[in-house]
Amino acid sequence: MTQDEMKKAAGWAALEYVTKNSIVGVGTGSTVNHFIDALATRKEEIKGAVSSSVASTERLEQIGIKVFDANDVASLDIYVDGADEINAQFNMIKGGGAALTREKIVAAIAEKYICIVDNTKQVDVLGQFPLPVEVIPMARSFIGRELVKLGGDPVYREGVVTDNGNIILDVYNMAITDPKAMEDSINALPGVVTVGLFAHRGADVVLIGTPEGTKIIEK
Ligand SMILES: O=C[C@H](O)[C@H](O)[C@H](O)COP(=O)(O)O
Repeated sequence: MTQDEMKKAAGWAALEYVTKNSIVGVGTGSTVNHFIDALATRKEEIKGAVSSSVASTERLEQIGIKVFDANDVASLDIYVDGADEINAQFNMIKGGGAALTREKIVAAIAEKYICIVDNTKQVDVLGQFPLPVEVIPMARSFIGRELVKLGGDPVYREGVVTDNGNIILDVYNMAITDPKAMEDSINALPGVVTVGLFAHRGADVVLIGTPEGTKIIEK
């Protein structure tokens, strides 16, 4: 089974959590794109979606699913999204696709975060994947120096401007043994918009595509 086939299996398995007449929180990335394809088969049953990126909004609208502004909903039953890494405590690194800020917002609105991943995303310790940090452009150098003090090697993500008009620093060589503490430390830096550590708001259910089939793990 290829990695994309495992992503597809996880994405389609998430349909089980979609309820009738609901507004579904939708993340961003290649695994989520499979979920959106699956959601298309249920579009007559749901009210619509709240999206975490321009890219996902365009994909949802292309298949005829109404996209609501996050300000139009007080809560969501579920938020379905992938991850770049996920540990056994359901803490995640996200932001490989530069959508971390809006993803964190929509995830915060949702009751339940359904994480869809292939089995290559599972790690014991977060940090093998470079940690994305969304930064106000004027703070780029200052935040870079502060991230070095925290033990990382920050690299400016050339040519990328987020949907919110900010830049991304990818922090290499971090062994994040205390994700909540690291999330708090980076969030506290003036100029950081979002850090791609989803520890305070981790996943609630993880659907893992594997060569043997899709594994479901719930908190
Ligand atoms: O910014 C993008 C999101 O954090 C994605 O969830 C993450 O990068 C995983 O993407 P993919 O499903 O393409 O591996």
